[in-house]
Amino acid sequence: MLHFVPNPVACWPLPGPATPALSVDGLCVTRGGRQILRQVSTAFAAGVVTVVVGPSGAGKTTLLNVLNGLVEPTGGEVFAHDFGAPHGVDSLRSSDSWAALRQHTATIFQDHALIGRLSALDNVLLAFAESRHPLSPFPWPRFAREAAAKALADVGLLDRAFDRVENFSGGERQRIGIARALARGPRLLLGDEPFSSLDQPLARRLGQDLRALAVRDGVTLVLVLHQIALARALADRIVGLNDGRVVFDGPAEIFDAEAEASVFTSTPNTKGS
Ligand SMILES: Nc1ncnc2c1ncn2[C@@H]1O[C@H](COP(=O)(O)OP(=O)(O)OP(=O)(O)O)[C@@H](O)[C@H]1O
Repeated sequence: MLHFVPNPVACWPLPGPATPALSVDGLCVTRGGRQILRQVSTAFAAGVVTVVVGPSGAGKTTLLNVLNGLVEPTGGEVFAHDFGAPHGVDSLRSSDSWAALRQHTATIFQDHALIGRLSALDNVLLAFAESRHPLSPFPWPRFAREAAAKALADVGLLDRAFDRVENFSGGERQRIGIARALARGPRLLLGDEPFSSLDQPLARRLGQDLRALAVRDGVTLVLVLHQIALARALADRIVGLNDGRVVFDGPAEIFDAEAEASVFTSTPNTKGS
């Protein structure tokens, strides 16, 4: 299902000169006889912040989980254009292709996905689990320790690096989850409600930090957000889902009240580019 395309193909209108890093075409996901994603086609560009919005149950998390390989589509295709994999057409449908994409991908999960009895630092270090067995008695490599410490500093928690995660608040845990996602310097960063446990000013500040990182380092950033004001503030591009269909796909500037209503109404009504 995953296709590496050596030359970027502009298959969907993206802001400015952007070309897609990742795109999906006619994506369908069916679970238990129910269609969760219906013919979803869109694209995500490097250095561009795409925010996915929509009512509860619209399929936002499912779309994100297709992009990080956790959910296998029942139909349609996923194309990776810009992850340095020199794959030919023959290898495009292999699990190796997904593994190559995953090497460059990090996800900030809604439930944080942390281990409570481990310290904040050890949780962030799990981002480097392939470089050392988590139960190994030997220290983590220096590059991993430095990257993990920097990521904790970036979210303002370096002074609590050795505290157990079970002693942190929900918002602090969310920041540790963000640090773990950032530690490896991903080229595709996916966030499923990454700021839901944070107060508004902190959500906005961390959101702007992620946005600055995406623009500076050319990271493909895809966020699922419930807070529409925050979505407008952070997004270059908004993808609106309703009942598994794309009902809005366009620049954040044209996501006006009418467009918002079309996404959150029960009768999908396509608008945008
Ligand atoms: N494995 C599954 N089996 C059956 N139904 C599923 C499965 N996973 C998700 N669903 C259903 O698919 C629909 C979309 O789920 P999804 O989590 O993608 O929506 P969402 O837009 O992220 O919702 P929310 O904003 O509430 O998190 C929901 O109705 C959910 O119950």
